[in-house]
Amino acid sequence: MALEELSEIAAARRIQRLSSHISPALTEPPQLQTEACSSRSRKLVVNGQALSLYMKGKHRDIQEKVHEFYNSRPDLQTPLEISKDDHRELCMRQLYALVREAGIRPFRYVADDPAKYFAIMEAVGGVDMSFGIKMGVQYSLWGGSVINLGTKKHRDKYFDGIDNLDYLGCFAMTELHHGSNVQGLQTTATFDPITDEFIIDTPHDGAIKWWIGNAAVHGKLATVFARLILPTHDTKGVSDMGVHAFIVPIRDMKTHQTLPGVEIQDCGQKVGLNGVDNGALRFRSVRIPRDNLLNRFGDVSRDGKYTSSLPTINKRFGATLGELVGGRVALAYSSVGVLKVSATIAIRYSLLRQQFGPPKQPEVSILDYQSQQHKLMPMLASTYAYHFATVYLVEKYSEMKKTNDEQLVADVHALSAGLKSYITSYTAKALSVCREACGGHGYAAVNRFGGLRNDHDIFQTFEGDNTVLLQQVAADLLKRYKEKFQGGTLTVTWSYLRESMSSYLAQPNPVTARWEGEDHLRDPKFQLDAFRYRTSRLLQSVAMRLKKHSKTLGTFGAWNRCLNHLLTLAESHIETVILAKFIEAVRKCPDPSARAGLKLVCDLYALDRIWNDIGTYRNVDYVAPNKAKAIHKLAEYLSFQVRNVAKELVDAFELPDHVTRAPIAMQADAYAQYTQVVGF
Ligand SMILES: Cc1cc2nc3c(=O)[nH]c(=O)nc-3n(C[C@H](O)[C@H](O)[C@H](O)COP(=O)(O)OP(=O)(O)OC[C@H]3O[C@@H](n4cnc5c(N)ncnc54)[C@H](O)[C@@H]3O)c2cc1C
Repeated sequence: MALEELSEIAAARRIQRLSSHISPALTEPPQLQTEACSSRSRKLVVNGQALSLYMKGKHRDIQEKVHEFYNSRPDLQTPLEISKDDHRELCMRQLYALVREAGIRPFRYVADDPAKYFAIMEAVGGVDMSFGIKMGVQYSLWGGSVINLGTKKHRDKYFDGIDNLDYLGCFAMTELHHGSNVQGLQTTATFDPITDEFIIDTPHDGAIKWWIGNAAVHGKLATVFARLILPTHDTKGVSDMGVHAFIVPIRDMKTHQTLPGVEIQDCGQKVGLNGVDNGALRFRSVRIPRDNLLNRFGDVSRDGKYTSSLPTINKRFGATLGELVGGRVALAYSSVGVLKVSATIAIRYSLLRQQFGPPKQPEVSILDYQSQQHKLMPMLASTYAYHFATVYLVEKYSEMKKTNDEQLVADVHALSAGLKSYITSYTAKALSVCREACGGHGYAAVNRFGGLRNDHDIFQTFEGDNTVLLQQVAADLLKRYKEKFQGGTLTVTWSYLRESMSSYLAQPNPVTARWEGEDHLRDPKFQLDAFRYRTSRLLQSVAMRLKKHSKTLGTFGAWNRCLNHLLTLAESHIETVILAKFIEAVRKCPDPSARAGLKLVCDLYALDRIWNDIGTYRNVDYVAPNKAKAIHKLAEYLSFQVRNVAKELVDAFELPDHVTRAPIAMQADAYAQYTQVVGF
């Protein structure tokens, strides 16, 4: 790249950065921007009602029912200041009320209608995120493990008690020494053929089950993940069959006393989610009947023989963990819900708030500043992008649950890992941006960013650490890449690699690399090609690097040497899938005015991402300097256009004031409501 080309990009970046630091009064007044842009197009009109109708999931009714129920019950609303212990009790009461008073029974949907279950979870999380997670522990984790890893006998015995909350339970996988590395778990379940029981043991303190939701106070039973140890008649005396799941009672059903051999401690105050009672469990020779092995993927007979339809420990382990992807789908979906709330608060307030203005003229709304648009408009576009991506994920997950199709299982596994990590990482950062975008008032707890940020932060870690999950996406891509060259098939989400790989192998076209017209840059084909090109290139190059390094470093060392490259690949792929789904959603939108609004945010999402990674495109001359500049200018202009319809776009999320709850974001008399809250 020529030096002057590089400096042009750097200058553009500098201007972009500087514009957020210099006094707003010195920047170009908003009306000038309007004039500058008016020659390009008229102001877009978005039919908000048609857009919200299109966005509305088929389970919107049950979400409204949840919100209305808790809105009518001040005794079930979480106050701003509450102790850990009171919060835990309140969350428990919130959950009992959902099931026993509002008559909503989420458990039956876990298997039969997952889309409805995820919709309930999002709505419940909107009441209090601790409540959402408490519900998730009970139904997706504890309940899900029983119905997905167990067989009919377990379903018959436990379903009703889990559903009606008589059997409050835990999902006890993580240990003090092992979280992400589940295969390294140390808790043991040794079969005793004389009594026909398993003996559950914590062999050392590193194997204490840690962070277990529902364990500190409310849980009566737990699905405990432990190594299955069988006696053998050889010299070794025992055989380790790998990690399996067992139902272990931890407290007495009637007295709620901790059972003999079980020791429970409280994990204590957390950074957020203090309504969830996370605890630690230690087992000393706790005996459970053989029937308590969740035996869908592996069983032990009365005489101690092991049987399984799956041939290896690795396959059984994969199948066991594969059944747990529902939790990741729930987190990705709920994270978009948090992002919607947060972006809505920040944007509604930014429309209301006025600071500075041209001399002798009224002050302007802070959303008229280019810097504020830069902070919030790509975020609004991303929220729409993630909405459609997670709707797609839920559809695929539901289909997978019905069909058990092998390819779909693999596809959903990688997609849920990728979307969970990509979206939760984005939302975690966005929450800080929103706080800062609302200035001092964003720091008041009542305006919610602090609470949302603290509660949501751990979404990046539980149900699989994001960095670890992205590696699963990269590994999956590499596997498919290898299969492609061996003539294998590619599943729907990955099929683009077939076409783009051949175009990658050709040099970028020097003519199209210079095209800079708005029509071209807003053409979905250009955008998708650019995303796909980047992913294909990353895939091809990392595959070569891994091959090279594995000769000297071995597989593990080579993987680590290329780790950042692999993570970039995974993120690039997920961004590509998100864009493809967004483009499809725009195309399918029946109302022309709503479609135009969606097309605008879709273009902003695509161009903002390309600009963020412009160095990569420039390095290989996929984009010439003039085109890079045009992309930057257009992304800024689109942010400005989105600002003009920002109200309609956030209104289409249909988040009423009793859901957003931040006084600064109320749709009427926000300042008055805010002053009232502090006592005026
Ligand atoms: C509030 C809360 C609730 C929870 N609830 C439950 C529950 O109900 N049941 C349950 O079983 N567990 C639960 N957990 C545990 C949770 O699932 C684990 O914390 C999570 O799986 C991450 O494991 P870890 O904490 O051991 O992190 P680690 O694996 O130790 O990760 C620490 C850091 O190391 C990095 N790292 C680790 N491995 C790699 C690698 N291969 N490559 C690159 N980087 C790596 C990670 O990216 C991370 O930055 C909960 C945790 C919390 C905090």
